[in-house]
Amino acid sequence: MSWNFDNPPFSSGAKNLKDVLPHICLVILGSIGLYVLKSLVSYIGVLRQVKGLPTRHGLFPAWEVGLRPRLPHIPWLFPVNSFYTRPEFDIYQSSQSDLLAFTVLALPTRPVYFIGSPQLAKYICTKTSSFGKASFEKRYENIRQFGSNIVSAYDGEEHRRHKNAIRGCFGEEIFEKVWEKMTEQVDTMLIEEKVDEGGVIRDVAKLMIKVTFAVTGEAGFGEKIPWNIQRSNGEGEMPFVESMEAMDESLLLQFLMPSWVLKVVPSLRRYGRARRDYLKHTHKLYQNRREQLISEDDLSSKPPKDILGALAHSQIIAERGASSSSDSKTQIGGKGYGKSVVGLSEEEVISDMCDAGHETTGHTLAFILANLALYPEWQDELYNEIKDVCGDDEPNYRNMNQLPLCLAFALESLRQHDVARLIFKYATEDVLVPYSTWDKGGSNVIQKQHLMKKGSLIGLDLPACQKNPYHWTETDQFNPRRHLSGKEGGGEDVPYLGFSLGTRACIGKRFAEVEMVSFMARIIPRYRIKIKKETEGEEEGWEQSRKRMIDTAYEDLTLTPGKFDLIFENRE
Ligand code: HEM
Repeated sequence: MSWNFDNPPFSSGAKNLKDVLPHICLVILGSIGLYVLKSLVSYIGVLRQVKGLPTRHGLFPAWEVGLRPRLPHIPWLFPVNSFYTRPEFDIYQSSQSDLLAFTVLALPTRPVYFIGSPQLAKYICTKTSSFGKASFEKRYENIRQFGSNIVSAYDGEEHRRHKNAIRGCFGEEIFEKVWEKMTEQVDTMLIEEKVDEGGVIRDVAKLMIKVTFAVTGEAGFGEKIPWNIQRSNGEGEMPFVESMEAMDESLLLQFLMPSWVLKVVPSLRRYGRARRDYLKHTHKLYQNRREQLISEDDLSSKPPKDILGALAHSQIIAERGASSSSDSKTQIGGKGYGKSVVGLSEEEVISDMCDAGHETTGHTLAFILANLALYPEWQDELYNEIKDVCGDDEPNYRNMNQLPLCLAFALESLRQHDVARLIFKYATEDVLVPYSTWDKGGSNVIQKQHLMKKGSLIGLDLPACQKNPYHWTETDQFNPRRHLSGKEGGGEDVPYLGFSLGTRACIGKRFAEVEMVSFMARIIPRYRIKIKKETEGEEEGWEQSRKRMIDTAYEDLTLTPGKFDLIFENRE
């Protein structure tokens, strides 16, 4: 090859580039134009799909729990006030419909619906042929950073594997242990906070998180959690319990931020270390538990009473069953492309252990205590129930099912102050859904139907469903009896959404119920719980106290109670 100096390749390239540049620009602009046109066409399609429903429009999706109360309300950009109000049913009441629609320009391919009807929410949770969990949503993707886990698993095989393994661990033995651990933890709290003989307990919500953290830690990992956790000096490996506590403190960050951010930002480094060391410790704990169980060889004996041990136990049994029956088509854990999968991989077990659920229970306990102080007449009823069942004996797990009013009190507290807030489903096929409208005065309720197209995103607005006045009678009244079974007992036949419903309902529901009833059965016979006024000697009416304890709750990852204290007055 030789150079042609009259027309060197370099200059001919430049000339060619000059020639083709307009074409390249045209292609790029054309593609952008086509994309915009396509988005516009699908956005118009979305507008047509929601025709007839009260609809709000915005540029960005901004309804995520924890994010929405922090965003300013900017109409057409982040119309926050149109999907988040306190009281939560107000947006439905003023729109005169329990089904609302949102269109989002940045999400032009699908409409988004918000549902404030418990009946419709139940329909969506339980009609698995038409609806699924929206595991593709950002919040679930974030949780998946830790590995495949039950909360974010896609419906079908992935979810089934997790659920089968975990459900097997939540037996009566674990619940009995939960009851006992809660009793112990309440006693520890009373002694450590120096209120054993009565006194003031300070910052109730924070204390309740400490209590449930310890119960979940012990029931989950079989590890003793001290009341006061020492902080290490920031060098070397963080001890397990400290890493667990720091993970807990930073749950929202852990779910929202990629791990590198926690390594780079100086003020967040402690949480980055916590994540690294927590995962290291849990892997080690799991491996130790496995080795110990394998060395015992006899797995026919009862499984360990902590969840991690029970998961290791069921995993070994599943693996042994698979290897004795099977062939190269079986794989342990993981995704199992083209293979049948048995049990969970180690990473999946660890990831499941990150979804402990103690924050939801801790916050509900704080609301339970506030309600005990606000409604002393109910406190007396609960006292009588516990005394009728247990006399002077200490309540124990065998009494769990004999204390329906205690459980009902907990459920009513959760109904009034729903901690889980908003969960997402999507339509897997075109489906007609029933909904209700009413006139301005709130009467003349009419049943209607709306066609939800395949792919529609559906937000189940749990607090709105739990307070919907067209389903619950006197919804603002604190009335635990509405959760008792049967109309004679005062029970109401309304779907209860606090733990969601259907195949993706809370697997820890019974766990949480046992924690709450055990807590109440330990506290109520010994103390009268009373309001602690903000400033002693000052007049504070009941409504003011209620506002200070209840209306100061704010939305984070879950509904978080504000700061308030209470008096524990010894009954003797
Ligand atoms: C008062 C306490 C609790 C409340 C209000 C609550 C509420 C909920 C709700 C509403 C869901 C559905 C979430 C969704 O669809 O995205 C859920 C799921 C779940 N909860 Fe709870 N929860 C509580 C306590 C617990 C506890 C104590 C545990 C574990 C020990 C737990 C473990 C789970 C798990 C693993 C799931 C996912 C289930 C699945 O997808 O199959 N929860 N919870």
